Amino acid sequence: MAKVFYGSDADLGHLKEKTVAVVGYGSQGHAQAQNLRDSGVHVVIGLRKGRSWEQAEQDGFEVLPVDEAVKQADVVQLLMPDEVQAQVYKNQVAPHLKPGSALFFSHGFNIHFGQIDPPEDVDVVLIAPKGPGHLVRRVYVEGFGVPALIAVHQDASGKARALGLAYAEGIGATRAGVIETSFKEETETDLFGEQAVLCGGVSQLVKNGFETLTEAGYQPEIAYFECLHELKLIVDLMYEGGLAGMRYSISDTAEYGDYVSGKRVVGDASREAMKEVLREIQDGTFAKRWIRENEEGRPEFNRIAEAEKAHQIEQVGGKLRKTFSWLDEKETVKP
Ligand SMILES: NC(=O)C1=CN([C@@H]2O[C@H](COP(=O)(O)OP(=O)(O)OC[C@H]3O[C@@H](n4cnc5c(N)ncnc54)[C@H](OP(=O)(O)O)[C@@H]3O)[C@@H](O)[C@H]2O)C=CC1
Ligand SMILES: CC[C@](O)(C(C)=O)C(=O)O
Ligand SMILES: [Mg+2]
Ligand SMILES: [Mg+2]
Repeated sequence: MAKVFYGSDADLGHLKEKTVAVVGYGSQGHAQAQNLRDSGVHVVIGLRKGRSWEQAEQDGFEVLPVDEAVKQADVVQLLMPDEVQAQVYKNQVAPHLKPGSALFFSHGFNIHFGQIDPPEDVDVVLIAPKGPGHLVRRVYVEGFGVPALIAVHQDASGKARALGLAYAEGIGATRAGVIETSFKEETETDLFGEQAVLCGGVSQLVKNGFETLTEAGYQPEIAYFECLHELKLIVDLMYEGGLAGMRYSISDTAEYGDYVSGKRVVGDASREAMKEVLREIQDGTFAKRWIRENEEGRPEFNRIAEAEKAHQIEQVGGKLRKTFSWLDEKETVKP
């Protein structure tokens, strides 16, 4: 049975009179920094000059070059993209880490795959929110939290877990539940989830549905609403009540179709492909491929990203969403 921590297990006092340097102010960086600040924690932001620097200053933070932020920090949370962390860590973080301080991650990639090897005199802790950064902020503001995983790779202080739980409390994660894990388990399950299900699997399923309908001559706008827009509404029901909650709200006709057709579409072949994807994550094949892709200037990433942007579902969706007046009033996540 998993060990799950909630607010009563965490003591924000472990961050009292400490400085947290959040390095990176993107999806997770802005969310975690703002949540911590609203929870009463002193936060500085470490960055290079550029778009994020301007944004963080506009949001009222003290922004410093990475090495300066690290020098001030008792806790350094690395929230730059995984593929740049090792280089920045080597040049701007490692030489300035205070003995007795703590190095935090929100994904275990660089520790688990041996790209970062911290000194023995610092705590090394993972607080990995199980949700996109923009939602980590939105859900916190709404009064709840996005769940997270906690792992301790190194406990130099003897208080690494307590410090991690305080941080999880600060970003709102203990309101939803914080599960104890290892860097290995977080890294492998997170990569699997995003590739096979949450991002890769779902995007492909949506596009396959959209293309099947449009190629059969149905209107692309209907295909967009059916296969993409309504997905959010259905997933909301799963989020609130699991599969049963979703099935309670849909018609019996839909529920019967779910039972008899779902497995035909995402069946044994898909399960076998998932196992292969998982094997390549576990044996390091995917990590090597991603590291090499970045070393070579991302030719495959850029080519596929361009093609995806040009897909008909994006063109149709872009036009339809312009008519959603409620989007103007909402703080939305824009690419
Ligand atoms: N996205 C998510 O929701 C989730 C992410 N994570 C993990 O969180 C970490 C951060 O990911 P994410 O929030 O997506 O990252 P983003 O790509 O959204 O943000 C990256 C930030 O790092 C800054 N940055 C990039 N390069 C440098 C550099 N050389 N020096 C200083 N700052 C730099 C960027 O600034 P600039 O504007 O200058 O480029 C930007 O502020 C990763 O480990 C990821 O796996 C974990 C859970 C979910
Ligand atoms: C699902 C993608 C994710 O793992 C996340 C938002 O949790 C990521 O790396 O962005
Ligand atoms: Mg994730
Ligand atoms: Mg991830």
